Amino acid sequence: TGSSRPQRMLKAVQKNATKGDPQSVISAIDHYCRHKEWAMNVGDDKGLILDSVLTEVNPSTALELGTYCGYSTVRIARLLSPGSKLFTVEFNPAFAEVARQIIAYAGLQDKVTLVEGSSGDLIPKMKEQFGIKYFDFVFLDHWKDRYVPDTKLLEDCGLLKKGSVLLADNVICPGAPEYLKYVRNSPRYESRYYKSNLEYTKVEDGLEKSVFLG
Ligand SMILES: CCCNc1ncnc2c1ncn2[C@@H]1O[C@H](/C=C/CNC(=O)c2cc(-c3ccc(F)cc3)cc(O)c2O)[C@H](C)[C@H]1O
Ligand SMILES: [Mg+2]
Repeated sequence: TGSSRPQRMLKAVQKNATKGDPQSVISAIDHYCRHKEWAMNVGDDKGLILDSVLTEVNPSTALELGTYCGYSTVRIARLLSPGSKLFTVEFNPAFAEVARQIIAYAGLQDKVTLVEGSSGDLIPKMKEQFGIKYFDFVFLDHWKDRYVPDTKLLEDCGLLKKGSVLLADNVICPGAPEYLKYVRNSPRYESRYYKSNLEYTKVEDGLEKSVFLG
């Protein structure tokens, strides 16, 4: 059987990026997805917003839900301060395997722990299994109908503290209407929408940043 889209994306990284250079990995993926095959990475437009929010929060412990090929994993991990960690959750083994290789190619494997499995199963185990107290930053980019249940799970597991920041991709396209209602109507969050474009297109999309108030 032929290669998959993620495998072709990995090939493009190995061909066009410089080992150990995260920015070149990001550029290689963006170029491939813009000119060869579209893929559902957060992309370069929304990626700049992700970069600026991440830099502002400067998390010690970050969580990503939905690794896919590891594009946003590399974007986040490359900006972490020394000693800070990113946990990323992916339940599809084939995607996890490609992501591991892309993260390693960028030289960021020491900052990233890729946990294979479903967020619903793994979130309740984070404290005991990885000795995590809180997540200062959470990037939500998995199935859009799972944003609300997993946010509630993070709250119930005591993994958010006052000031923790949630950043959700695709709140317009494909859309996460229940999530927007949840964070915008809850007294426990201060929310703000960052308008942008759906990756590699002119279609509107955006990120919702929600600060947990405790
Ligand atoms: C029940 C398990 C939940 N827990 C889970 N636990 C662990 N891993 C999980 C869980 N749920 C999902 N995953 C993994 O995360 C990834 C899933 C990512 C999903 N992303 C989109 O669907 C999307 C679509 C478009 C789009 C826009 C316009 C179009 F025309 C077409 C597509 C754009 C975008 O930026 C998008 O992020 C990965 C594929 C999948 O294996
Ligand atoms: Mg997305």
